[in-house]
This record gives sequence, structure tokens and C-alpha cells, in this order.
Amino acid sequence: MREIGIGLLGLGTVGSGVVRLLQDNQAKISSITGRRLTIKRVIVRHPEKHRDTKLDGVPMTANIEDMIQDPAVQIVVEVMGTIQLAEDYIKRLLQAGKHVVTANKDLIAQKGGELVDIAAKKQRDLMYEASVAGGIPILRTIVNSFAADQILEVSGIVNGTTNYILTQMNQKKVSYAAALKSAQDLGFAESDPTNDVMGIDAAYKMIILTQFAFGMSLKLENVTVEGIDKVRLEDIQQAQSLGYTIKLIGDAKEIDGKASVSVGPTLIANSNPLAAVQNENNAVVVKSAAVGNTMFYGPGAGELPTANSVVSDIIAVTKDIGIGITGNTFNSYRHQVAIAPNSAVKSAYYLALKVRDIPGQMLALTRIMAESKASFRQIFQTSSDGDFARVVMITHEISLAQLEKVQEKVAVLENIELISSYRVLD
Ligand SMILES: NC(=O)C1=CN([C@@H]2O[C@H](COP(=O)(O)OP(=O)(O)OC[C@H]3O[C@@H](n4cnc5c(N)ncnc54)[C@H](OP(=O)(O)O)[C@@H]3O)[C@@H](O)[C@H]2O)C=CC1
Ligand SMILES: N[C@@H](CC=O)C(=O)O
Repeated sequence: MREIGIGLLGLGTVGSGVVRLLQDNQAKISSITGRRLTIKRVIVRHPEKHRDTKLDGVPMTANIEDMIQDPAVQIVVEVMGTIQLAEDYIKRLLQAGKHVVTANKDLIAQKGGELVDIAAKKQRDLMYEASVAGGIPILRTIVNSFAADQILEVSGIVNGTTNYILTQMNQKKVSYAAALKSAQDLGFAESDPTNDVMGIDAAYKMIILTQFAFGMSLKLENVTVEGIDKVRLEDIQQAQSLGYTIKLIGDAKEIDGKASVSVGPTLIANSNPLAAVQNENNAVVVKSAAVGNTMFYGPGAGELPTANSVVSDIIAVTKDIGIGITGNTFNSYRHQVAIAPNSAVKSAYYLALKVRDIPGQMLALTRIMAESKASFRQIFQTSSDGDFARVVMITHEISLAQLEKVQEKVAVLENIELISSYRVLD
């Protein structure tokens, strides 16, 4: 049987999973592809480090040139991370005629366009199924199964680390810091988890999803992003008592022909299936004109689920090599539209406020809402802490511009402080 040489750029959580799947399922993969997939070379940062993953006889070095110059390597799997270094390495690998599979959403969201162009010019494959929602095969599903349909909205939970943290805080009353540490130990979090907790990782995934669903290329500054770093146990408990669960939700939709993409903590009604998505699991809801709503659920991070998406790309590339059709872009849909203004993006909001317990404050609050042409469907005092009362309000649907107006007006008041404001999804 003919062989396909695989090069691994990175042998951490995902890289180790790729090795395991290629070794454990070798016979099945060969039966499907008609090729024997063999790992020929590994590049890591610290080749001397002790590793549980054993690759007898496979050279492991830190120099990318070793991979670029190795004629035995046809497909390189980039599971190293970083943006600039990975961009440089992948460009050189594509120029040298290698096919590339990557799980690197940071890179694809920011530099995907350039890399896709180089791959097409060199007639090489560039695939990145694992870059969105870990083990859920959502990108290929959108490309293949929604090609004839008009996607109206793509939304859901696309970061495993934050969903794990929020679940642990909600169910086990674990502290934010302890839950984050455990997500790191389990291999869900990025090596620097800042992007996870600040919503940036989810924003990168929404940028990629937007490319696939709507054909348009966005930059990070086009996405409204808020992380979970300010979500307090009090908010989580308060939401529960109202019948909601707080989740980090990504949402991409077209409003009057313009694109709106956001990521932020959101109160999800417990009757909504997204509220039941726990720990590192993700769920992507695709709303389309012909099919209606479809929800794709599964592990969004972790060694083997992510590795399965990577290996499915390796298999797809191997099949393309076998029949001589490499160089087709993973997603060829292009349809650029403008970004929707804040006034067009509407939602109900949960507002938690600290209000000094003196007469006239509720009136001041009501006046601000009226001046901002906003109204609320529920308002109540939840607790009293010395001189202050905690007041929670759920608004009717208002625009982001109206919410910002309310926030600005409250900010100048001496006796009322807005502690948190999150979207509400029923
Ligand atoms: N973990 C997950 O659940 C998921 C991760 N991803 C993405 O997959 C990629 C890898 O993630 P993960 O496996 O968790 O990361 P890890 O931190 O576990 O592994 C990174 C690997 O890359 C190597 N590496 C890092 N820097 C360099 C460098 N400068 N030169 C050569 N090798 C380097 C490291 O080498 P050494 O071992 O010597 O330190 C290590 O083997 C990232 O892009 C991540 O965003 C995508 C989906 C899910
Ligand atoms: N850190 C990411 C890993 C997968 O993309 C996450 O937690 O979702």
C-alpha cells in the first residue's frame, strides 16, 4: 500500500491525540483512504522534554527547516498555536509544496485569507475543521450540507473552557479561579487562557463560522466581544432563580442585509437546549431558510475530540491527493456585506444594579429608562447590604445603542451603580 507522510508541528494536547488516533485506527484509515498514513517527523519547542506519547524512530527537532526540507512529509499538521510563528511556518510549508491541516483558530481568523490564497496558488490543501468547536464537525457540515440553503443565523457555545468554568461555578459552586485551573489541567484552555476567558477565542471561532455561513470576512474589531471574567457567582445564582443559565454565547446574523457578530455572557432560559450544554461541551445552532433550526452538540475542546477533527482533515487531504484534486479551498463561498450599526442589534437585557437605599432612586432609574426609550418587563429588589439594595431588571427588547445610553446615564449617578448587564435569550 502506498504511504502518505505526516509531519507534526506540535506534540501537546492535540498533537498527542492525533498520534493516538493515527496509531489506534490505522487499519480503518487505510481501508478508507487506500494509503498508509505514517508520522515521519515532529517539530516541538523542547525536543528533550519527557513525553508520554511514544514515537519510536521518528525524528523530533525544534527546527522547522527539518520539516520543510523533508521530502517524506506530504501533510503537515500544525497544532502548535501562536499567530506570527505559525503563519510564517505555514506559509513556508505551503510554498515548499506541503499540504497543511491546522487547529489554529487565532491564525485562521486573522490570516486565513492570505494562507488560503497561497494554498490555492500552490494547488495544496489547507483544512481547519478543528479550529471551531473542537470535536463537532461543523465547518464541513456547513460547506457540504447547507450549500443549497440560506443560513440566517449561526449561534451557540463555541468555547469549551468558559462553558466548563460557568458550569462548575453554577453546579458545584467552585470558584472562578479553581474552575479555570481545572480547565487548564484537563487541556481545554489555551496555553495562555486570556483569550478563552475574555471571549476572544470564541470571537475567532465566530469569525470563521461567519466566513462559512455568510461568505464574509470579518476582523476582530467588527465583533462585539465581552468575556466571562466579570461574571460573578451572584449573577449566576440570580439568573438561576429567574429560570436562566448564564452561558458565553456567540451569535452571527444578518440584519437588513448587514452582518452582526457578537460574543458575550447571556442569560439563556432553562427551556432553551443551549442551557443544558455543560462543561467543555459546545453547541452550534444553525438557523436556515429551508431547514429551520439545527443544533450540533458535542465536546468543544480536549485531546481526542479535537484530534478526531484534525484526523478527519488529514483523511480528506489524503483522498484529494489520491484522486489528484488538491488545491480546492475548504470554503469557497464569498459574499461581503457591511457591518450592522449598534442601533440595529436588539435584545432583552438583564441589568443588576447597586442602589443606595434612599428615597427617589427607583424614580431616577425609571426616568433614565424612559429617556433612553427603554422599558423593563421585570424589576425587583433582591437583597439589601447596609446602605445599598441590589436591584435586578430584565428589559424588553432594546437596541445595543439604547443599552449604551442607559449605561452612560447610570454611570454619572452618585447613588446607583450598574454592576452587570447581559443579554437575555428566551
Ligand atoms: N486543546 C484543545 O482542546 C484545542 C486546541 N486547539 C488548538 O490547537 C493548537 C494546539 O493546542 P494544544 O495542543 O492544546 O497546545 P499545547 O500547548 O498542549 O501544545 C503545543 C505544542 O506546540 C509546541 N510548540 C509550542 N511553541 C512552539 C515553537 N515555537 N516551536 C515548535 N513547537 C512549539 C509545544 O512544544 P513542547 O511540547 O516542546 O512545549 C507543544 O508540543 C492551538 O492552536 C489551539 O488553539 C483547537 C481546538 C481545541
Ligand atoms: N481553548 C479552546 C480550545 C478549543 O478550541 C476552548 O476552550 O474552546
